[in-house]
This record gives sequence, structure tokens and C-alpha cells, in this order.
Amino acid sequence: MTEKKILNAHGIRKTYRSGQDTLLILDDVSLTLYPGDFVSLMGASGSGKSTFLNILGTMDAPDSGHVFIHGTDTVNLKESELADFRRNHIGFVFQFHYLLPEFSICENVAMPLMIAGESRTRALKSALELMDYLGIAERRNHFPAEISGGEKQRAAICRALIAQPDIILADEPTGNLDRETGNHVLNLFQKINRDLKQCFFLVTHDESIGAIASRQYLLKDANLIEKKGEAVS
Ligand SMILES: Nc1ncnc2c1ncn2[C@@H]1O[C@H](COP(=O)(O)OP(=O)(O)OP(=O)(O)O)[C@@H](O)[C@H]1O
Repeated sequence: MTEKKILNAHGIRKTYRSGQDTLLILDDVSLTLYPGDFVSLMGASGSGKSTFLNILGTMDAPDSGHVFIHGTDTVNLKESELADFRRNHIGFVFQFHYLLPEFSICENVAMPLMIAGESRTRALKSALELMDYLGIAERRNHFPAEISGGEKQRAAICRALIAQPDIILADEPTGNLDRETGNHVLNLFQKINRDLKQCFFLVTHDESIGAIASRQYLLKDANLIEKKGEAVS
């Protein structure tokens, strides 16, 4: 039996113009993600990690190639269809939390559901359940400026999870945190992956962070190379 694919990126090529030059960032790169996968992508600064994540997340378009998510070829979607598609299928966690300062933590977490048309009461209830699961429920009525960096990142993770996305794309999610707080966030990723079978794609320049993934890749010279080695739990 073939396992269901969550994401299938195929033959991705991406170049950027730099003056007269053409920079080749991704050269015929392919990747498949399955339910419950925990995949990391490492590579030197400027190797194209964020570019690849943004293409997988439909935030950027490849020059050629296809990104199928849940069977839909996202490269063919119109700009007007992409926002809904992302909201339904992809959760993002970035180095900076991007919480909205004028809303409470609970409202921030509930926001994707409210935007999708869920009632405020039900959205806030779901948000609170998730915040309880990730240990920040007691911060529900605080505003982003009133909580710590680690709590903000946990709130951002709740917001990424709330619509039950097929995949969470995380770009240097601990880059702005001290080592201990960062480890706590990574432990939460592992817990969510284990408990909920949530698929993660994690970009990091830090090999010790990338090593927690069950499948590890390196982006080098525009190619994706699978690293063989045991995941660190
Ligand atoms: N919009 C753009 N226009 C031109 N060049 C770009 C653009 N975006 C990225 N680049 C270049 O493409 C290369 C890959 O960038 P990218 O941000 O994907 O690398 P990265 O591996 O994520 O780097 P870092 O670890 O430093 O964040 C870099 O050389 C960068 O300067």
C-alpha cells in the first residue's frame, strides 16, 4: 500500500537575478512529506532554505516544478485562492512571532478560525484548549507585549496549529530564543508530532536542532541531500 502523501514537491527550480547574474538557488529539487513526518532542512546561510520553505508554503513560486499539497497543485492556484488554501492546509512558525499586538493571546490564537468563519465563542474555546495543551492557558487574557519570548512562540505555535493544518512549516523557530527556551519549544514540536501525528518541516542552520528530526536534509549547491543518521529524541 502506498502511504498518503501530504506534500509532494517535484522538480523545483528557482533562480534569482542579481544584476547581470542569475543565481541558481534550487536545481530540480524534489521532496515528499507523509503524515507524521518530522523533517528538518539544514544548510549554510544563503543556501536557499527559506526560499525552499516559502515555495513549499505557496508564499513564493518556483520557476518550474510543482508543489502538490493534499493533491492540489498549488503552482496552478490563483493568488486569490492561495490565502484560503494556506489557511486550510499550512501552519507557519517563524523566527519572529508576528502576534497582533492589539489582541489578547487567546484572540491571536483563535484568529485563523474566526477569519475562516467560525463563531467567536467556538474559536476562543478551541484556542483555549490548545493553549492549555501547550501550557500557556493562564496567559490567555494577556497581550503579546506582556508575555515572555518563549510564551509568545508557544502562542504562535498554537495559532499555527489551530486550523489543524496538514503541515507546519517552521523557519528558524528558535532563532530568537535562548538555548533553554528554544529547547522547550523544540520539545513541544516533538510532543505535537508524537501526540497528534502532525507533520513538521523545520528549517534551521543549527545541526543540533536539525538532528531532532526523523528525516534530515541538507541544501548545498542548489541540491537537496538526505543526511543519514539517527534522530536525537
Ligand atoms: N527576492 C530575492 N531576490 C534576489 N535574491 C534573493 C531573494 N531572496 C533570496 N535571495 C538570495 O537567494 C539566496 C538564498 O536565500 P535564502 O534566504 O533562501 O537562504 P537561507 O539558506 O534561508 O539563508 P539564511 O540561513 O541566512 O536565512 C541568498 O543568496 C539570497 O541573497
